[in-house]
Amino acid sequence: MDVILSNIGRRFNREWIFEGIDHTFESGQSYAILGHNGSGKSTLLQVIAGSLTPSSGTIAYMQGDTPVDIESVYQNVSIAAPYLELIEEFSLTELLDFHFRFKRPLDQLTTKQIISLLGLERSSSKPLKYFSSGMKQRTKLALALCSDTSLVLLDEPASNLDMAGTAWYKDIVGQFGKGRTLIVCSNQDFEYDFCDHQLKITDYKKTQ
Ligand SMILES: Nc1ncnc2c1ncn2[C@@H]1O[C@H](COP(=O)(O)OP(=O)(O)OP(=O)(O)O)[C@@H](O)[C@H]1O
Repeated sequence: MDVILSNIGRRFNREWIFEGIDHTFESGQSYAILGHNGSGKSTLLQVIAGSLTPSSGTIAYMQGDTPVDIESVYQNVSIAAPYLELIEEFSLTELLDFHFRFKRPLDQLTTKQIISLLGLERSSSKPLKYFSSGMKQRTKLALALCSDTSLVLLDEPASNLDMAGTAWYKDIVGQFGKGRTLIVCSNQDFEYDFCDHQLKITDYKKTQ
């Protein structure tokens, strides 16, 4: 799916976080949105996801030559982000079964295969509230990358991951991120060094 931003801006109260973003995120390409803490990366990602309305400008979604209706966009988007919570009462198996009632799994992956991909076979019956922060982060990334969506948004994908977890992230993003529109928000280069394009949020700060 292509995402076309035209003169996009967002403010909170009287503070403009960014403005004047003209950018097309093209299908099959990977992008890094870069900027220091508090610069507006997550805000832009939520605008792209369609979960936050822009304060100015327009956003359009296209599948080939066909516009995607804003109400249908969510079916084509998966997102992993620190501020999105997992359902803590569910076990891993229950969470995956629940999630894939709403989104199709990529390549007809089964719950068992995804648990194996996560390397969490021994924790499949454990409630998520007892998962470590790294185990939760792996789970979020697997939910996003293993869903059959054409737009994948990853905010700080390596947060809470140790070296082995980071290697696992690189592996899974290499395996499942291809051929989709992939956008990574980050300020650590090892999280996005494979991306084809970069967009610096600081280029869109209001100058006054
Ligand atoms: N709901 C909100 N109401 C008011 N201000 C907000 C709101 N959400 C974000 N902001 C402000 O917008 C700015 C950008 O925040 P954002 O979380 O997008 O930055 P970020 O680049 O993702 O930061 P980080 O790297 O720390 O995650 C910050 O100044 C933040 O305080």
